[in-house]
Formats: sequence, C-alpha cells, structure tokens
Amino acid sequence: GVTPDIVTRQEGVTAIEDEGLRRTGLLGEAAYRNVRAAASPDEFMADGPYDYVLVCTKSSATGEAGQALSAVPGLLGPSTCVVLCQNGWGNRERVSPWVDPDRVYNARVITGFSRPAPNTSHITVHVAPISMGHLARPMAGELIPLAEALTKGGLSCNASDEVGRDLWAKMLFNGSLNSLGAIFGVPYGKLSDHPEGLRLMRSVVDEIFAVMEAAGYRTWWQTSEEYFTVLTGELLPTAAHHVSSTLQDLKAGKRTEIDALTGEVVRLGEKHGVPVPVNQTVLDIIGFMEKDCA
Ligand SMILES: NC(=O)C1=CN([C@@H]2O[C@H](COP(=O)(O)OP(=O)(O)OC[C@H]3O[C@@H](n4cnc5c(N)ncnc54)[C@H](OP(=O)(O)O)[C@@H]3O)[C@@H](O)[C@H]2O)C=CC1
Ligand SMILES: CC(C)(CO)C(=O)C(=O)O
Repeated sequence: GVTPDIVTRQEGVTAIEDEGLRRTGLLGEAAYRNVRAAASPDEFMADGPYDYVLVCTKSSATGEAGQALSAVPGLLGPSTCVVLCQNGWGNRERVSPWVDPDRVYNARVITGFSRPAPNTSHITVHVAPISMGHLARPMAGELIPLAEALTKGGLSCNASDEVGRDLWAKMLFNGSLNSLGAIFGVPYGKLSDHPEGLRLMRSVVDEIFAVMEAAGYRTWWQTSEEYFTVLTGELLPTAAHHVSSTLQDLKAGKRTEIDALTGEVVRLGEKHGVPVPVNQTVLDIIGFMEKDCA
C-alpha cells in the first residue's frame, strides 16, 4: 500500500524505469514495478511534503543529501520525518545545517546489502530488525506507520526510543570489526582465529566503550567486557563470512566511512580526555590505505 519515490544516480533511474526494483538474497525474492525514480529530488517537488524521507547514502554524503533535499521547496514539511540510515555517529550533526534537527531521526541497520545491478538489492546478512528513533527526544508514534510498512515489505523494523543505545552497539561492532577486517583483508569471522586479532579487537572495543561513557552515551551492556563476550560469542559467528563494507570500499577504490566510525571515536576521545591510541593507529592505517587504493 506504500509507494516509495527513489532518488538515485541516472543508471539506477534507467534500470528502475525499465525493470522495476528488485530484492534478492536472504529475505527472499521480490520485484516492485510501482516505484518512481529520479536523479534529483527536484523532480518530486509537486508531491511534497513527504511523510518520510530515508537518507540511504554513505555517511560522507549525508550532508550533501540534506542540502539537496532542503533546496527543493515544499519537499520537507513541518511533520516530515527525515530518517538517516547510515552507520557511524554524528550523521545527525552532518544534516543539521540543512534540516531542522527536530525532524531528524536515525536508523540502526544490521542487514547487509550489496547491489549486483543498479535496480537490485541483494541481502547477505540479517542480524536484527532495523531500529529507528529520535536521538534527542521521545517519539509520539510518528515512525510507527513507516516501521509497519517496512516490516510488511519483508524487512523487519521497530520504532524505538532507545535508538542511541542501538547505534552505539553498532559503533562497537563496526568500529572494531570493519577496520581490522579491512586492514587484514579478511571476513569478520577470521579476526577471532588468532590471539593477535582478539587482542586488537578487545583494545579497540575498550577504547570505544570508554569514549561512549565519557561522552554520556550508553549501550545495552554495562561493561566493555560484557559486550566483548557477546561480540565474540554471538555476533561474530552470525556474521562470520561477511566482508565488511570498509574492505569492500577499499577494494573498489572508494572512500570508506572510517571518519564516521573510528574518526568520530578519536574526536570524542580528544573532546572528553579519553586516550584512544589504538583507534588513532587504526584510523591512520585505514587513511593510508584509502589514499593508496584511490
Ligand atoms: N551495504 C550494507 O550492507 C550496509 C550499509 N549500511 C549503511 O548504509 C549506508 C549506505 O550504504 P550502501 O547502501 O552500502 O552505500 P552505497 O554507496 O552502495 O549506496 C549509496 C548510493 O547513494 C548514491 N548517492 C549518494 N549521494 C547521492 C545524491 N546526492 N543523489 C543521488 N544518489 C546519491 C550513491 O551514488 P555514488 O556511489 O555515485 O555516490 C550510491 O549509489 C552507509 O552508511 C552504510 O554504512 C548499514 C548496514 C549495512
Ligand atoms: C553488513 C553489516 C551490517 C555488517 O553485518 C555492516 O554494517 C557493514 O558491513 O558495514
């Protein structure tokens, strides 16, 4: 019953117009013809204001997407919910020059996607339902219709006032596994094969946990040790074969999202006086690899 309009690059627009939108992989095959696509949000101006706008770019493009959306008169209204679907921390701040922060929501996604064709999303891993919420205030049910529509479409989703805890759990996961997996060129599961990998993961996790607490945020575990036990005992085995997006980006010669992950940990560490030498080293190594692979 919901018909999304999609802003994407021109090759995606052409493929969606020709063949519709497709989903393959873990959550089953699906094809949707009733979808409009355009290369710029201008083309949807007459249809505003939208109830929901989902920003699904990389974190490095969140600000640019917010600017493009806000430049179209009437697209965002006083009750539009702009949902940022990026990994990392600080995405809310990246759009705040362009979009009223009260209208900005965040989503924590632990579903892995690849795009084998411009109109096809292939799902490789689905660890938990999407969690969506507001980082600065309790909600009044405004995301429930969106969560229900996504769930009905096959991608389970919850609206939650605890999305901040979920996002920090994801920071601990991506912050430790993505960068180390990329440095060693291995899927997640390999990182626990050797004591050196385990020690490095532990150091990265301990530092992220300390920064999170010093900055006044919380996640679902009371201590870093408690989280590490869950990471190595439950989360790593579930996603063992997954190759992190950081490694995929480096292989494709693309910019990674390290700035929104480890970069954010290093900035918050500096701000709150928490030493983060291992995260700083990881940031420098990935920064070097990005330049070398570009
Ligand atoms: N892929 C995954 O498995 C997961 C991803 N995430 C998070 O989701 C977010 C998106 O990741 P992912 O889907 O992999 O990223 P992709 O780069 O595959 O997709 C983003 C798309 O948005 C396009 N784009 C960027 N800016 C604009 C713009 N202004 N107008 C139109 N199109 C634009 C990009 O085009 P171009 O490349 O030309 O810039 C690209 O095609 C990231 O933050 C990621 O961390 C979270 C969990 C899992
Ligand atoms: C696919 C996923 C969810 C890892 O499980 C991810 O966040 C990533 O690769 O960056």
